[in-house]
Amino acid sequence: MALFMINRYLGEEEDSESSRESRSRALLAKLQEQVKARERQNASNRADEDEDQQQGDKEQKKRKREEPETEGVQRKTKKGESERKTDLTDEVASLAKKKKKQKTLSTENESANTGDKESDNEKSVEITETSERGLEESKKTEESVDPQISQEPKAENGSSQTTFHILGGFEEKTVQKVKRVLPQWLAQPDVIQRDIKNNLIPISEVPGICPTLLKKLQTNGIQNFFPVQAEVIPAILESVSSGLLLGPGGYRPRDICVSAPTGSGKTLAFVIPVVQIIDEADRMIDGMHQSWLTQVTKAVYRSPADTQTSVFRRILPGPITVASLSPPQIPLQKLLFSATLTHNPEKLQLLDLHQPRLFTSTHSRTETSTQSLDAFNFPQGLAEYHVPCTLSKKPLIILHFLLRLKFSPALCFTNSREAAHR
Ligand SMILES: Nc1ncnc2c1ncn2[C@@H]1O[C@H](COP(=O)(O)OP(=O)(O)OP(=O)(O)O)[C@@H](O)[C@H]1O
Repeated sequence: MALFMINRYLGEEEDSESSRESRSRALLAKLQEQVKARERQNASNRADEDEDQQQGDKEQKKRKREEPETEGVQRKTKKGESERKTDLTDEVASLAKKKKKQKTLSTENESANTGDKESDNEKSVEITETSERGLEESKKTEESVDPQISQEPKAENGSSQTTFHILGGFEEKTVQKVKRVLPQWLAQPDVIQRDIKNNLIPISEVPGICPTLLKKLQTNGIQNFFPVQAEVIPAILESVSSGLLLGPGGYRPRDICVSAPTGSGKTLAFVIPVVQIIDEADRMIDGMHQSWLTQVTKAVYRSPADTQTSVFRRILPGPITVASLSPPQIPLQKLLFSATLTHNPEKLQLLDLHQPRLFTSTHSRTETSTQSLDAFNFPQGLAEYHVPCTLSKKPLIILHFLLRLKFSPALCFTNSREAAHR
């Protein structure tokens, strides 16, 4: 009955650590008392046996009979010990868990908490040790303590299974497909005819080209412009019609982008305007030197004899060039020509284009922007051959194309310098 008075687990809800310590000590004391009581009882039993008139063999037989019983009791006690050990370990673990929970809830400062934790650990060790010592004691103690101990871990386990709650808010929502919107200059380009042969334009019909350049083109066998040339050349020349320094209306000229397949004539589309602009600039500089510029420099920079006395003495500058005549803030017009122009706004952003104007033969206005984004147009008249072969046989097959099929001129694309050497 005394063991029931210990109230070993009745005080669990109390927060005081000292009470737990005192409880464990009380338990130990009670257990020790019980051990002593049992020893006393055993001693008195032995005395009674001595007094018994039956001596000799009977006594020995009796003792022998008792021995297996005590062994059995000891075995039972050992069994009980192991069970109780696990139960008590669980109890200690549950106590530690509870302490942790309490600590997280507490609003005390951190330094105080760390101190508490350390002391808690020490006490939990004490409790374990005391309990293990107590395990050596009577079965009664086990029976009285066990029910309370064993219930707690079960409750803990039960609660741990139900601690995961679905909070909700994870229902699948239909994500609206984002409609791709291109900038206006990409979405509404100037469309160039893809068919080159049926859309040749006589060079004389294309405005802006100076007569001397037209003559040069004709003498080089160019009678007609390809569609891309007929569209782009006038656009570039128009942007410099007001002079080299300013675009139409005095504003900075728009940048020009051209997207057309390989072999469509892009090279001449920018070479002809550039040559014409340079030619005009050269002629302008030559004219300046031949007529009035030399007279002005003579008047400004007098002879050394005059300059000694002159207040307006000036130092003769270096040679006059286009760069020295042009102010540094000359507007830059970008001309971008590509067979595979990207429509990726992020990549185009890097080019820092100024109000660009796009000429393209890779898609038309009737196509949606997404249809044409990754479209690749083969150049007109391109014949395709497909020969599956091993890497080692590639050079031989190319040789076969060049010698037997007489492909000339031929352009070979390779993915590395080593492959090009082979
Ligand atoms: N107006 C023209 N009349 C006759 N031939 C032309 C004309 N324009 C270009 N060509 C010829 O067409 C071929 C292809 O032209 P070009 O190399 O300019 O195409 P491209 O679009 O620049 O090709 P790539 O994208 O591979 O650079 C060249 O051999 C060129 O001499």
